[in-house]
Amino acid sequence: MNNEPLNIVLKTEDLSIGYRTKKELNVIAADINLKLHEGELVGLVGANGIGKSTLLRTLSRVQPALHGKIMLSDIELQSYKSVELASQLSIVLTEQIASKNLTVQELVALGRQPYTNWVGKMAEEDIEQIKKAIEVTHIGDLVAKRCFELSDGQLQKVLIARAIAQDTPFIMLDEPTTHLDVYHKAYILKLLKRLAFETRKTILFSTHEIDFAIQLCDKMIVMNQDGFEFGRPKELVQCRAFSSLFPEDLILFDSKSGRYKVRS
Ligand SMILES: Nc1ncnc2c1ncn2[C@@H]1O[C@H](COP(=O)(O)OP(=O)(O)OP(=O)(O)O)[C@@H](O)[C@H]1O
Repeated sequence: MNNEPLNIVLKTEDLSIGYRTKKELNVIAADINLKLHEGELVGLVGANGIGKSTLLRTLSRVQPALHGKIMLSDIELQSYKSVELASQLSIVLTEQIASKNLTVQELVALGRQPYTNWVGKMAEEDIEQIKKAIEVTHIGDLVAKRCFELSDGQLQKVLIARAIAQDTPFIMLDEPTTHLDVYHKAYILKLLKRLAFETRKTILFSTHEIDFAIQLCDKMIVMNQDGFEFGRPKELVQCRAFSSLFPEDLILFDSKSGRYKVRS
C-alpha cells in the first residue's frame, strides 16, 4: 500500500460565494474550507437553488468570490493569467456549446487551445492527447459526426473528452448526467471515477444523483441551508448529512441503503 501523502490540488480558505449588486450583497454560502487532493472524485450535491453552480463558477473564476482565498496547485486563483489557468483547470458545462456545427474531432481538439501556438498549429503532443482522450471516453466511432447529430449522452462524453484533451490536473463538471437515462448516468459517473483513478486528476462535479454519488465518489460536498458538509460518503451518511438536505415531509434518507424513500 502506498502511504505517500497526496498533493492538494484545490484549497479554499474561508470562502464566501454569492452575488454583489450596487444595492445589496446576496451571500449564498460562507466559511467554505475545502481541500481536494489529486486523484479524487468529488460529488457536489444539494437542493435546487442552494448554490452548486455558484460554487463551481467561483472555483473556476467565472465569477468573483465575495470573500476568502482559492488556491489552485499552490497558486492563488486570482493571479493566474487566462492561458495559464486553462492549463490547470477545465470546466464542462453541457448547456453552453460554442458551435454544434463542429465535428466531434474538432470539438475535442479545442481542448488543446491553451497549448497550441497563435495560429493553432498542433504538435505531436497535442495529437497524442486528442487520441488518448477519444480512446478513454470510447467515442472513436463518433469522431466524424457533427455535434448537432449527437444524443445528449454522446455529447456529454464528447465534452468530457475535450476536458481530458485539455489535460488539466483539475476538472469541474456542472451536472454532467442531466437528461441521461439511468444506465448512461451510471456510465458517465463510472467513467469519471476511472479517469480520476487512472490519470490522478481531481474531478469535481455537481449532481442530483445522490445515491450514485454516494456509491462512487471518494468525497462529497453536501450543501444545505446551514452551510456545507465535506467528507467521505460513508462518514456523511453516518453524520446524517443527507437527511438534512430536503424537508422530511415527503422523503426520508435511508442510511442502510444510501437512498431516499418516499414516505408512505
Ligand atoms: N446571476 C445571478 N445573480 C443573482 N443571483 C443568482 C444568479 N444566479 C443564481 N443566483 C441565485 O443564487 C442561488 C444559487 O443558484 P445556483 O444556480 O448556484 O443553484 P444550484 O444549486 O446550482 O441549483 P440547481 O440545482 O437548481 O441547478 C439561487 O437562489 C439563485 O437564484
